Amino acid sequence: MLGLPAHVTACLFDLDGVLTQTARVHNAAWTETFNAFLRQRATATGEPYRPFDPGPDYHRYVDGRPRADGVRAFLASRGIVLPEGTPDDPPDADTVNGVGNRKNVLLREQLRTNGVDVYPGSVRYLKAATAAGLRRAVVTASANGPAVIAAAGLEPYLEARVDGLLARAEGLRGKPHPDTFLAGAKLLGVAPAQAAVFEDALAGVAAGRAGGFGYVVGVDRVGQADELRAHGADVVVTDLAELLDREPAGLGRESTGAAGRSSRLDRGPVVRDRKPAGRDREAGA
Ligand SMILES: O=P(O)(O)OC[C@H]1O[C@@H](O)[C@H](O)[C@@H](O)[C@@H]1O
Repeated sequence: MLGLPAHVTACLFDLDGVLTQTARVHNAAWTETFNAFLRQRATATGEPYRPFDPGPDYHRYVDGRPRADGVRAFLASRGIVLPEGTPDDPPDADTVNGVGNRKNVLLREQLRTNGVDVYPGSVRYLKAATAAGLRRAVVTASANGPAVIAAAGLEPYLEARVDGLLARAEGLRGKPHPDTFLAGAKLLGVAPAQAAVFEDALAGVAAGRAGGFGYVVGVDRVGQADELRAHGADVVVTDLAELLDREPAGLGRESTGAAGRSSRLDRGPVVRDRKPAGRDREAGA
């Protein structure tokens, strides 16, 4: 059903980059924050200034992860260790949390000024999943998740939400750990094997794989289909609407002329099933 294997009865959607076009807003805020930090540090230490790369640096170290985890992981990649601080550190504190809070000021400004754009194909998919009786939850690392969901008008289609605030309150580890997706499945009352994970982040598809979920859909918004597959996606699409007209997953066929393909990302064959070693896939229904 809806391009998913027959055993899937629930959908766990990531938010930023899957349902809403906010991954790029996060990325821009991180780029500005890290570059200001790195510039200042270069001046102080006399070391060369090497800016944050919104391509590989964002996707490897920051995308999909909780705010503080992203700061820590990126700075570690540059050999920089800051004191942890606490979540209520002021935005000018040179701590992991302070740097994260600087980015949050920029992000909120952007969201306030420009609002939130959805992906029309994702809204179509959400509506179809609702009509088909699939259970639906959103699972995001973002503490701004509730505001983004509300601004996007997606509340009516989502039965449960796991966000950065809940994760912190309950001590859930962020993606690539599977904890938040497992919490989403639990809220919907389904076993992980019955749930499909929809993710655009490398850390997110890895979390889907680590949690033993029934199907992992990689959503490729930036041309990283191979990396999504390598990190755990069973199938990669560039837009969720591609799944709407597909035969049930698990037939092992390739499809190229997918409906609703994003013209921005039109790069030839975009939907490929992957048969992961050691994973038993149903033949569809
Ligand atoms: O800073 P927030 O809003 O809590 O978001 C945490 C993370 O949320 C994820 O959804 C984004 O991919 C990351 O870029 C972001 O850092």
